Amino acid sequence: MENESMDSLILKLHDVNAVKFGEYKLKSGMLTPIYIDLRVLVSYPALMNQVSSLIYQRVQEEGLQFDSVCGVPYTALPLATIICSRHELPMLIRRKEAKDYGTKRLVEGSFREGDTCLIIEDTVTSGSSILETAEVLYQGGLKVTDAIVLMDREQGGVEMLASQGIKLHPIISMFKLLNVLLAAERINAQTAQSVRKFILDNNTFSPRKENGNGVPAPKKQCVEQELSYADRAKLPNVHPLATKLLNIMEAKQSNLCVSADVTSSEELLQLADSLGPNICMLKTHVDILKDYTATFSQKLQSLAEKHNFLIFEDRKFADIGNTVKHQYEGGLYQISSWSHIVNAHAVPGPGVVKGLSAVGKPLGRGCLLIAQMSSQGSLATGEYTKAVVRMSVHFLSLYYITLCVTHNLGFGFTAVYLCYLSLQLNMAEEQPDFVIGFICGSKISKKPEFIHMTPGVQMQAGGDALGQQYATPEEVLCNKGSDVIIVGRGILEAPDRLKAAESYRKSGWEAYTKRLGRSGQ
Ligand SMILES: O=c1ccn([C@@H]2O[C@H](COP(=O)(O)O)[C@@H](O)[C@H]2O)c(=O)[nH]1
Repeated sequence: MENESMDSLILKLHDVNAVKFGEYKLKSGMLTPIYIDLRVLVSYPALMNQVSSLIYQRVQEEGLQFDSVCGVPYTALPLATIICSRHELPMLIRRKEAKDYGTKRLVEGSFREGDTCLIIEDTVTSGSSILETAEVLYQGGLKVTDAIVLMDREQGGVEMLASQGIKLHPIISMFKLLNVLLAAERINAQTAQSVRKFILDNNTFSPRKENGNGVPAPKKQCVEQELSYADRAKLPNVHPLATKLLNIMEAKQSNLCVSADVTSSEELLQLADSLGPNICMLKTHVDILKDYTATFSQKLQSLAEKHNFLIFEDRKFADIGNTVKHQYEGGLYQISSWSHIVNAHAVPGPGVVKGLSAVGKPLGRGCLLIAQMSSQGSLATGEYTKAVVRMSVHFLSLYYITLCVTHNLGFGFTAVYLCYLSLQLNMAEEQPDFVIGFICGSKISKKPEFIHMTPGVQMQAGGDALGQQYATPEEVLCNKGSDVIIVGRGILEAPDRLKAAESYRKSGWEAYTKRLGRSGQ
């Protein structure tokens, strides 16, 4: 379905009060801040027809094969009836209770043993209603392989039904609904965020902890238990910008940085506005814009404030301190005036950070050192990567000393650090509080103060024709222990960028929660 018509349907559902915000009880007894009440549809025939057409369209798109259709009673019953009547499909009715007279059947309609029945449902939370209907159909000798649902609350229904051999095809997802209502100013950012948090915190599906033979399933390989983003934000010696980023990530449940590699300012601003609610950071290559103006950077800053994300100009500074100072502050782009974060190669030595810091530190900016690259054959590996980490640890140590001295705290610690620096590193002149982390493929420093950001991420591992190499969000965040995924073409080249961004956000957050061991699964 076209994005526009999906958006207009969501707004119509909101108009007729089929989407309610407040405190409601679900079938399971769980209290929810959002309630989808599609029972009201029967009073709006045009909307009823629109929804039915949409469901049938999805059936065709998926190429589903079946002998009959059954709507889950009661709300989906009229939907199934309209579809079956309009397209002359055989329909079955599942009774909630058997009659105590006549045929006493639980499934009404004609069918043969072994026939396949397609289930239609209005809203799914855990998937239990669909499963109940499927179980009644199984008792009658029918098979169920697929189900279609208009509204998926994204609380584990897809996974639960998949574990029972039923593929669920959702049409509208909860996160899509929230994004459309937010963009249309039907709800505010706080409401959207609290509903998102509720949905993510209340996944109803727990896969069996064992395989069919009672043997425990192998544990997914993840890095060791560690601090959450929120806990790391509270550490005493974290750079304020890293604190801000970690807090944004926790609040928006997003570790997604979109790489906005487009060549027109208008398109970039449009991306920032539409994907803003889903991301913690927007990465730019300002020098690929064909029409950069100072107004563009002002508008980008306003959008970063509006949607609460940081801007990262991927400038990859790599010259002597004096030159990078000019490149960062001046020229056409005046990067330091609008970008919260920049990055630098460590090849020139500490001078590059010192030069950048002279400009960025007074403005509260931060810098990521490029310790590894995602491209095939990169030379930033092994000893080079370790040297970059050592350089960053040095900068962090200096920051810690500054904190101790300025707050007149822990003089003993300060002395020990000073000795360590002068003996081991002998670079005590550098500016301290500027390096906030790394561009890397995996976690390369155990210091929780540092942010690890990884480019080369797509839903499927692979690469492009020019040497880019991709790993999945799960691999990067859960197995490799990085903090932020940077995704460019995985989103930019998707037919629906917003939908793609949302699914990267969701995968990224799930991989992170799995790593922390606090997932509902
Ligand atoms: O090692 C690196 C460092 C930076 N990048 C940048 O990230 C994006 C990736 O874009 P995709 O479309 O997702 O491949 C791009 O801006 C690169 O310049 C990187 O890929 N690898």
